[in-house]
Amino acid sequence: MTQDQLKRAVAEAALAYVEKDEVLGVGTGSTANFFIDALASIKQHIPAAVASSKATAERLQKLGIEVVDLNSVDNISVYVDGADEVNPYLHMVKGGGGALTREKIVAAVAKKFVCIADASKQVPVLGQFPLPIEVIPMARSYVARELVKLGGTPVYRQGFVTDNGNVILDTYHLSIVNPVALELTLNQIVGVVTNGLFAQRGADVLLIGSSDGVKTYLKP
Ligand SMILES: O=C(CO)[C@H](O)[C@H](O)COP(=O)(O)O
Repeated sequence: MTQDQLKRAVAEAALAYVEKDEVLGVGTGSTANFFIDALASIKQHIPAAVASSKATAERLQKLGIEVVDLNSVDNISVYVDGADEVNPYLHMVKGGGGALTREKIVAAVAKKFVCIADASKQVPVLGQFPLPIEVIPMARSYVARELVKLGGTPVYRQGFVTDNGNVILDTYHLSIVNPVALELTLNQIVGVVTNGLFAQRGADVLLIGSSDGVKTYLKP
């Protein structure tokens, strides 16, 4: 099976986690896009969705699903999104598509986080994928120097501006043996808006698309 076929299979499997007549949170990226396309078959049961990016909002709206502002809802039953890496504890690296801040906000509100990914995203230890860090533009050089002090090698994502008007430092070589602690440490650097570690609030359910079918993992 191709990687896209695995993504499509796992996205379709995630439909089983969508709660009828509840507001749904929807992530960003190619796997999330397969999920949005799959939602067409059950859209009559989705009163509204909260999107984690402008791109996702547009795709949902094209399908005829109402997109609402997060401030207008009290809760989100389920949030479905992809990941760049996921470890056995269901901690993730996210933000390859640059939507990490809104993704983390929607994930924080959601009662359940369902991560959908193809098998290439499963890793024993996070950190091969460079960690995306969203930064206020004027703080870019300062934050980069602080990341170097932590052992990282930050690379400015040239020509990319987030939906929030900020920039991204893709950071290589960080030692992510304790994702929860590193997430907190990075949050304390002044000028950092969000880092791509989703460890304090990891996934509750992980669906992995593999050549043997879709496998389900629960948070240990
Ligand atoms: O965090 C993300 C976007 O900010 C995506 O979930 C992540 O990059 C995975 O993307 P894809 O499904 O295209 O591999």
